[in-house]
Amino acid sequence: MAMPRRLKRIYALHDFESAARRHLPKAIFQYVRNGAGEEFSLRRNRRIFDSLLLRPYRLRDVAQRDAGVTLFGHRYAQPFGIAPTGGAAMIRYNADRLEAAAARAANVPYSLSANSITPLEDVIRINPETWFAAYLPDDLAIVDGMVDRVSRAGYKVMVITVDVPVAAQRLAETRAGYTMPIRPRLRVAANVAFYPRWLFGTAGRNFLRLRQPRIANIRPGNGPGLFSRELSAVGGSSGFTWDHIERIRARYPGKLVLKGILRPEDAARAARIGVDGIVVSDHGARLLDHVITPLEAFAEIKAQAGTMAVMVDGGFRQGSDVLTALALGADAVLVGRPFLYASALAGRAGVEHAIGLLGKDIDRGMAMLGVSRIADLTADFVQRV
Ligand SMILES: Cc1cc2nc3c(=O)[nH]c(=O)nc-3n(C[C@H](O)[C@H](O)[C@H](O)COP(=O)(O)O)c2cc1C
Repeated sequence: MAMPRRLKRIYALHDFESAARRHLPKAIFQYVRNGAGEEFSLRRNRRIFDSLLLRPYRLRDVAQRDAGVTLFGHRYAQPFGIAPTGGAAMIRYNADRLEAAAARAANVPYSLSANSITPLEDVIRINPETWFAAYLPDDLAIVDGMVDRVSRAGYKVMVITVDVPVAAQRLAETRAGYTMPIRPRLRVAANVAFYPRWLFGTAGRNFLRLRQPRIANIRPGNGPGLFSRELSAVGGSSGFTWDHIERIRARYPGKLVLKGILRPEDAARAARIGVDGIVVSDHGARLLDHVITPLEAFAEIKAQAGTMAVMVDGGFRQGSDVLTALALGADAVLVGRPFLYASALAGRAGVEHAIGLLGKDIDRGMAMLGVSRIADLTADFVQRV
């Protein structure tokens, strides 16, 4: 299939952001792009790579290269996956389904966010390897009901996002008029009018098909509608604790992953209670400004992780970023925003293009570093400066 015209000048993951900016209403674009507070951590997630430099070997035979990794018993083609991102179907009609399909075709990990309007039962039919990323409240009946629903649907990996005790404040999206639950505002409507493709192609189609779209995956039964006040509670569950994790561990037969770990003590505790994996993550710097970046926290956490799979995310954009984390001991890297921009720009073809670009950059980087397999990447490849 010929490449859509919109993708012709997209050479790297960074290029998707400026291209998507032209296709999305301001409030929606800022919802994806922005970080918490003054965005100190958002910038630092990128700047951290300034102090981590790669040291290549020369004259090794790198003619055959394999970037594949095994996670939770499945062999993936790439050492990176698509991070869970809530509200994806607001950015592109059917984004949850098309991201799942693109990830399956490329054999990379894909996580469906609980904060989505597509029922989790539909998504796993498209991609049986989908991971489910849950936002759970402290109410035990809801927790048990959700765990059972996720197991029943056939999910083999459940990620619990543990870093959102209260709703975050992000200034750029707030200033641009983004609200959840949706509260129609004149100035937002005036801006949306400049984006008829989004208005009819994404928002319009969602409302036509679903009438009253609901967050489909935060309750065992029907979730709250996008205009409902109950939505303010999404993600924020300040009474959710380790006791809940232990209960979930006992109830969920699949692989359990905690996302949002930034302290070695928490990693050690997760390992002790039988968690299978963690994502060292600052949630893309969307929650707490001035929080430590995942790569700065990484080594200490890895040392306490035992046999758990350790993933990392936040600001990974090019092959060298991913290779750096793998050399420091990560089992895989997750990437968030670029896949949303890619789906906004060109749907499934955009997401496949993004996966392809990052995959090629990793492959090139491996050859340049003198490694044929991901397991060959060791900490001595990284020099801190
Ligand atoms: C628009 C948006 C929505 C997100 N929603 C969720 C979510 O529902 N659950 C979750 O665990 N993380 C969520 N995240 C965080 C991502 O999973 C991931 O940690 C982060 O995007 C990684 O940083 P990056 O975007 O710089 O790659 C979201 C991120 C973005 C940008």
